[in-house]
Amino acid sequence: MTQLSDPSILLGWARLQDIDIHKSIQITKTPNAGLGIFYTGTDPLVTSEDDEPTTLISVPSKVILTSENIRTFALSYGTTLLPLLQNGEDEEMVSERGTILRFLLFSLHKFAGPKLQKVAWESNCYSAYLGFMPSPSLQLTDDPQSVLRSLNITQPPPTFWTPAQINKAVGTSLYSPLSAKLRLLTSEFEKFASQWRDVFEKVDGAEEPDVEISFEEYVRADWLVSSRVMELPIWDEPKLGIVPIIDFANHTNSSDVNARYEITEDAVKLVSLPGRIASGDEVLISYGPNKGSSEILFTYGFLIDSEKASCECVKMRVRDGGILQLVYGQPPVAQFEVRDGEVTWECEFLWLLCVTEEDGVEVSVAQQIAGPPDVDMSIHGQTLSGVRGQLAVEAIKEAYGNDEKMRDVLELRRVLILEKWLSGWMEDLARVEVREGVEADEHITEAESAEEKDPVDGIIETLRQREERVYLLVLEELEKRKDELAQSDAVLAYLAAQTDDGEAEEMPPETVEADELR
Ligand SMILES: C[S@@+](CC[C@H](N)C(=O)[O-])C[C@H]1O[C@@H](n2cnc3c(N)ncnc32)[C@H](O)[C@@H]1O
Repeated sequence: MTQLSDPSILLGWARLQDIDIHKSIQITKTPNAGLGIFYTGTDPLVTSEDDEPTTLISVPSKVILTSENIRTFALSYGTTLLPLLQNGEDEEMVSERGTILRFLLFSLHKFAGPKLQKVAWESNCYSAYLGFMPSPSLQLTDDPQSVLRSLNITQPPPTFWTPAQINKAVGTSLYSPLSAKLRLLTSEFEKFASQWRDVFEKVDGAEEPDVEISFEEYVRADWLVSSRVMELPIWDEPKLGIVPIIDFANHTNSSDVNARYEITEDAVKLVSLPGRIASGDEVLISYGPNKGSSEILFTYGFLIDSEKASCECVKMRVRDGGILQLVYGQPPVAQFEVRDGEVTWECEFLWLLCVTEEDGVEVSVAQQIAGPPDVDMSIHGQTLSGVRGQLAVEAIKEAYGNDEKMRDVLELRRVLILEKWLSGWMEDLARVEVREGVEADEHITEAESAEEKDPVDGIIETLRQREERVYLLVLEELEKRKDELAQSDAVLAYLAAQTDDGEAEEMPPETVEADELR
């Protein structure tokens, strides 16, 4: 059993699958990131940019868990796996992601019927690899399969949090995507569990418990896919795939990255960056230089080391319940970034909110009986039918972006709207009841807190502080820009004209509320 839990098994398995592994690569446990890939050799790897990079691991395409390979593989399972890869009603194949997820569910489920367990696990050529998939919640038991799984227990990702823990994230940019994801998983699971039942009720060798699959298994498989799948831009249409062995590469911030992928039609390789890897080093990649704390936490389940990261990014869905929802079909995402001290944001959709009927823009909705409503937009009397998303933004930018008289006025309106939103989000983040809950924990006696303090509280509090800091920096920039714009000739002329007309001297943000555009 001890031997079974030794990750060096993985390298033996890999060689049997024609995966090429540098002789000095090992897969072993890291202090807090589950398993990781290490370079243990003493020979120097390439040090010059001009030299060919050293290939550390090369995985042939035929071994990658793509939907295509899984379907081919499933043919050998006959009546068991194949029907799970089709949508119950219409027998169409499920999506690429769904195929990978269902393969993992089937392979990792512990069947009571020995015959089925043999098919799903013992004769599964991926089982030696799949046995090392991390498990955020399984307990240690004497069962060899569980020993394999529990070897690699990691911090539970947010989809594993309890409703009470999720509620503590209200106000952060994590809360809304996490709640939406759990709703989606719940509805997907309901359908899938009934399909699973239908399939296994008919399968020869299935025992009574085999017709049930648990929500926990489903959520775990979903997390495994999210945290391990790669987009493989090799074919005409990029494919999704889990690349065994390379998928044990952990994340670090961009400045500490020492390896990268090389993707060809025949193989996916992990290659070293020149002069970055010394003996004993963990081989580390970046899961995305533009991903912020919340996004990495959502997908991978851990908090990045923000002290070292040169960039913090917050992506917040904007729910105005009005024009944005109509034109985009769903709330668009406002993106804020602080990179090496420089503050930037991307909120192009604000153009839709900064123009009013008075400026010559009208938006009307032709409600349909079914499907999303049709949106017509009229700019200076010219009607554009069925405009959507970025096209609508571009139309407004084209009409007003070069208008000397209006450009600064509209930018000031956008600044005011954004300022109002950010102040609201800051208030949400500072909700005292959540903070009090976290702070109260700190007053519990040490013995108690060591045992009972919920690590999720700390994660959420850190996330709040990071997002608050980003918003604060953006607000400072907005304040500066507001002062500049308030002095602009165009704005002063606009305000003077308003006063002459007997209208308000200031330009309150309310004048550009989405509701008034409808
Ligand atoms: C692609 S897998 C990497 C292999 C993984 N360590 C394992 O044991 O299977 C991604 C997962 O590794 C863990 N991970 C990767 N980088 C990490 C880091 N810097 N800190 C903490 N956990 C990390 C997270 O659980 C993440 O979801």
